[in-house]
Amino acid sequence: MIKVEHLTKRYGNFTAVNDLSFEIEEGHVYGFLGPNGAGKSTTMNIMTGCLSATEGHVRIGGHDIFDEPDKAKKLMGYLPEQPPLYMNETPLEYLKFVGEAKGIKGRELAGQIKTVVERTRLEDVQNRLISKLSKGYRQRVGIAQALLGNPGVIILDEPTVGLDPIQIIEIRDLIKQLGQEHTVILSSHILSEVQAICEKVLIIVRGKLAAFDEPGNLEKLLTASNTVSFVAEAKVWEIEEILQEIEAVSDWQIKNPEDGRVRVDVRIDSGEANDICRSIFLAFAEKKRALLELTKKGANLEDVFIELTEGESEVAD
Ligand SMILES: Nc1ncnc2c1ncn2[C@@H]1O[C@H](COP(=O)(O)OP(=O)(O)OP(=O)(O)O)[C@@H](O)[C@H]1O
Repeated sequence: MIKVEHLTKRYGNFTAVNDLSFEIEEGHVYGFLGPNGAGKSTTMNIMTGCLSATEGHVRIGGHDIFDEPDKAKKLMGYLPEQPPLYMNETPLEYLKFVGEAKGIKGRELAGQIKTVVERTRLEDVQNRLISKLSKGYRQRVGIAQALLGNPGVIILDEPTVGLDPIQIIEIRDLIKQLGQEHTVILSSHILSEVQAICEKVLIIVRGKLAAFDEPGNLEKLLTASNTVSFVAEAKVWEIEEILQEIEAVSDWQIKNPEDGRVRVDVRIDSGEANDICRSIFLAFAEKKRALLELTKKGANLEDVFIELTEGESEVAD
């Protein structure tokens, strides 16, 4: 559906997108994840024909975005990070304007506007000025305009930025629904968002593709994929002695020893977390040392992201 090949964008001496290649298949929700300044918006702007590339190709449904922009653009709806909404228009007036700019006319346009207003649940505010709408509703208007022309692919740049928690939930639900009928690509620097909505995640770091997989597989990629964490009522040397006797345990970190309570993270390289928990529990019981907590911690997408983007700019919320 979308093929990005060796895409590079330079601003003077600065390379914002660096030899990026990936393919987007039809019918999934893709997450474009990366720290601030990673090159997400630049890539999306190039993919949607809003910005030129220094090198490389983008093909949408077989059409090159630079050679056949009209054909390629018809297959995509785009919500930029800052949608160009006209504040002194109503959603209906604005959608009519965008629809006409996309070449849709008359009854066809009226029918499409009705459909996108229903899909984005704008009925109650469709005749109010956009300037009077909440940020959440304005975002719906932005999504509604992207849906005009019924494109196969919907591209959303940071669609939940600046929304309150309730609005975020509503927009995420809307995106999930869109994913049932369209291929959706959304960019975000919020890991939990990508984890909640997306079936596939592209992680972009310094303009390069750092990872591209399902969220679950990315988590498995992590070397330190699992940890057993416990708090023991014992001295550090006693804990060391007990752990040394457990065969499956070879790597641990002692944290915050205070008041005779010590937190320990045991890294699991092989074996089952449950077996290790059992061994730790029984070994401490045998020495009559109490465990006040014993938990298993699986790696999550956040760990993958931090590992890949270490040393980069701000990491997600
Ligand atoms: N017109 C421009 N001229 C010079 N540098 C630019 C320009 N546009 C973007 N950049 C730089 O390119 C890099 C990538 O920017 P981009 O906006 O694509 O990142 P992003 O991943 O979308 O970040 P954010 O999450 O903050 O929006 C940044 O370092 C940015 O400062």
